[in-house]
Amino acid sequence: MAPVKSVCFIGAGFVGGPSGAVLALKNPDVEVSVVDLSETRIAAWNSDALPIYEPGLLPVVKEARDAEVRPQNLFFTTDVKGTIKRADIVFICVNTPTKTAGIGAGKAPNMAYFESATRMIAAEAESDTIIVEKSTVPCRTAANMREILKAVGKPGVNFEILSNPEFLAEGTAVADLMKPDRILIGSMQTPSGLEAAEVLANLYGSWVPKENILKTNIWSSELAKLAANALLAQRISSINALSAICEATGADVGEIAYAAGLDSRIGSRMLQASVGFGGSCFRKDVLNLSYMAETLHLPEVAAYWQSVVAINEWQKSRFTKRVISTLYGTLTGKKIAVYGFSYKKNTADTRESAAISVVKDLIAEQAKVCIYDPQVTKAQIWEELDINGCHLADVEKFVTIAQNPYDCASESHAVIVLTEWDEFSNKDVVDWEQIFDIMERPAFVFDGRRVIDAGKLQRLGFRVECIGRGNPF
Ligand SMILES: NC(=O)C1=CN([C@@H]2O[C@H](COP(=O)(O)OP(=O)(O)OC[C@H]3O[C@@H](n4cnc5c(N)ncnc54)[C@H](O)[C@@H]3O)[C@@H](O)[C@H]2O)C=CC1
Ligand SMILES: O=C(O)[C@H]1O[C@H](OP(=O)(O)OP(=O)(O)OC[C@H]2O[C@@H](n3ccc(=O)[nH]c3=O)[C@H](O)[C@@H]2O)[C@H](O)[C@@H](O)[C@@H]1O
Repeated sequence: MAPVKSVCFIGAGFVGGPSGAVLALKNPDVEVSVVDLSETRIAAWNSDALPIYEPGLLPVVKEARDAEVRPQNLFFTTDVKGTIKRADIVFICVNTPTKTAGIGAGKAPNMAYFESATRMIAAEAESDTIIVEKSTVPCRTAANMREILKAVGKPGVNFEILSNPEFLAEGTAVADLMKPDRILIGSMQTPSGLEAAEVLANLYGSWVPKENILKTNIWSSELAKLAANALLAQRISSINALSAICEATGADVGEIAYAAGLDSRIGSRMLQASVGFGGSCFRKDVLNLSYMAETLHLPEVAAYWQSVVAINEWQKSRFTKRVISTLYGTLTGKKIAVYGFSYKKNTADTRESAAISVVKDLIAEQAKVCIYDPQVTKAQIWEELDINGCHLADVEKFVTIAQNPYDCASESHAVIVLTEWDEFSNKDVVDWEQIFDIMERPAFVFDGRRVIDAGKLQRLGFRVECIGRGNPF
């Protein structure tokens, strides 16, 4: 096969942007274009105010995009069709959110954006093209793509479909892309399929060691992505289920996770008990897997995976109930300070953040909620709380946004930590002594992330309640 000259990423989101940037950085001879329908998103990618907050990303983008230290080979553009025409390889990185209406609503992925991208490639490609599924998709999506490509593609143009799921986590995207645990490439086990897999492996080979590039059949690769997210989410639901037992018995879930995690068969990662996992993918992908099992007439399997999501929902409401009962059964008129709104630290992404459910429950109790997050914008919080259409004066009767943790906590009855930003752990920036002075009495801290040094706060006079920690006496 001729050397790859031009590569296109469709979808300039959390995956397409950083993946395209790192591929461009590591393959200076390849022209990499990241395309999107959204003009504002592309304009932001072409500026220094990138559309996503991701540590270490701007220097990577600038090096490949700005032609200051080397020739430019990274381009962000809305010219989707023109870019497809030139590309030897097209990565589809569009969103595949959970369906909100119709058959499978609330469970099945909405494949409309993915199919529309496939159709666009079929219609525009003028020479043989490798199409890469990078979005997370149901197993056997490539079979549907093959039919569309055959029916819509130009005569004489051959397509090869590969599955190359993305495993990056937000907040560590650059590090994950630079040093991935593995690159998974699934292909049809035909000579042309295997050859296409080799072409893609060579692109990654410019920075990923060969032994970390895994080639499988295409269905395994598609399913492995859903499996990986389901297994990770399952670990969190497992430790969160144990956190409830800890609170009732006086055991400490941190000690449980540590003791269990030392068993090399279990391992220590993804065992941090929390107020519940969030993010755009865990819930979506577990439900996707569960729905697939349902459609394959495997109801027991579907119910098993569904329970991972059910425990997560329960964990969020369990946490809020603990806040309410500890605050003497009523939040009416009490100011509650919420620290953190993003679904995890080092990202401004709020999709499926546990904070959304918790804050909505607090509002339902007529609390006056004040939110502080170091990165999430006010507009983003309003949007997530679905209070966009309301008159601002009415909204601000029950939700306010603070610019710093002190204004947030001032005159509050409780501080609730919902995101594990480093500045909230008392080793770091927030001065908890000062916070104590400006709060009502008794001053409560509810730690939904286990980042607070509870002993130290108790010595300052706080009443502290942590996920997964009950009364040890
Ligand atoms: N966010 C994450 O950390 C990860 C996401 N994934 C998967 O990657 C996929 C993308 O996720 P995100 O990047 O988070 O989504 P996103 O919503 O941030 O970005 C998707 C982009 O695709 C664009 N788009 C949709 N249809 C298009 C079309 N026909 N032509 C051009 N652009 C189009 C949208 O405008 C949007 O900017 C999903 O399937 C997700 O499950 C996988 C690993 C990590
Ligand atoms: O497909 C995806 O989108 C990605 O989903 C997750 O990445 P991400 O959601 O960005 O972040 P994680 O670090 O996995 O955290 C997810 C949620 O679980 C929570 N979490 C994580 C770990 C833990 O031990 N406990 C816990 O509650 C986090 O706070 C966060 O709310 C996976 O980790 C990635 O491998 C995957 O590519």
